[in-house]
Amino acid sequence: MKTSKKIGTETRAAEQATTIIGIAGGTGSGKSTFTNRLKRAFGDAITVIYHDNYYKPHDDLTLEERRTINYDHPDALDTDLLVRHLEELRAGRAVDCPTYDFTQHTRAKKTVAIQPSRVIIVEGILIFQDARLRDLFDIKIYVEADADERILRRVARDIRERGRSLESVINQYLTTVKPMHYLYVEPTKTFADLILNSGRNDVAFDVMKTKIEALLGEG
Ligand SMILES: Nc1ncnc2c1ncn2[C@@H]1O[C@H](COP(=O)(O)OP(=O)(O)O)[C@@H](O)[C@H]1O
Ligand SMILES: Nc1ccn([C@@H]2O[C@H](COP(=O)(O)O)[C@@H](O)[C@H]2O)c(=O)n1
Repeated sequence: MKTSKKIGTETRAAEQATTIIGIAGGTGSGKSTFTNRLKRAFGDAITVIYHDNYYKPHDDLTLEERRTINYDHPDALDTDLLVRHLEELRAGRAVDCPTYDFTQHTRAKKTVAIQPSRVIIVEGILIFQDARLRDLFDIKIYVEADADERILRRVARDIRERGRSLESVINQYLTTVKPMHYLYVEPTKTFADLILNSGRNDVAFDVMKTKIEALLGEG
């Protein structure tokens, strides 16, 4: 959207333009739930990138040492690489996206080829914290949920899907997740164009679905 340039009465660049949508919010707020619902609705017509896949690898450390890292500080993520990948995708080139293994606290071996498309969604807790990322986003959405609901969901999800114990989730939440949320995540709500009340909000989903259909020329 930002690259559109008038050529006579036509807006040729706009016809080719890519729209990048950022979806932020605290851990357990429902970002992935909302993002994945849009992905299911549009399939390969849209591209989704998760900032979580850009956590730095730390293969030099033992698993025990990796467990103690502050993963809610912006320095834990290779945001430089994400910025480069978004620029590549916006230029119409595919990228090899890293993948992340939460059970091992490091990158997984495989990478995934991500294809460019007219609409790219980027999801993550800290994506509005980085000015370069903010500048790349045409639409910024923040998913809101009460802290008690977010931690309850996170406990259940991390034990079920990320190989964590109840004790480790509680300890991590109190020592890093909660303080970093109030330092680096919550303040970025101010950058949002839209604030969603829950990732399972049907009205918000319909609004974004209609918007994306229009961007794809399906409206
Ligand atoms: N509104 C909601 N009500 C109940 N559970 C929810 C809601 N939104 C998300 N969840 C659940 O909470 C967990 C965390 O949601 P997720 O979308 O992964 O959050 P995030 O990506 O923001 O960390 C998931 O198991 C999801 O199914
Ligand atoms: N090795 C890691 C890396 C990250 N985390 C946590 O993931 C959270 C962000 O992902 P959400 O899907 O919950 O938004 C973040 O709060 C990190 O604490 C982790 O636990 N282990």
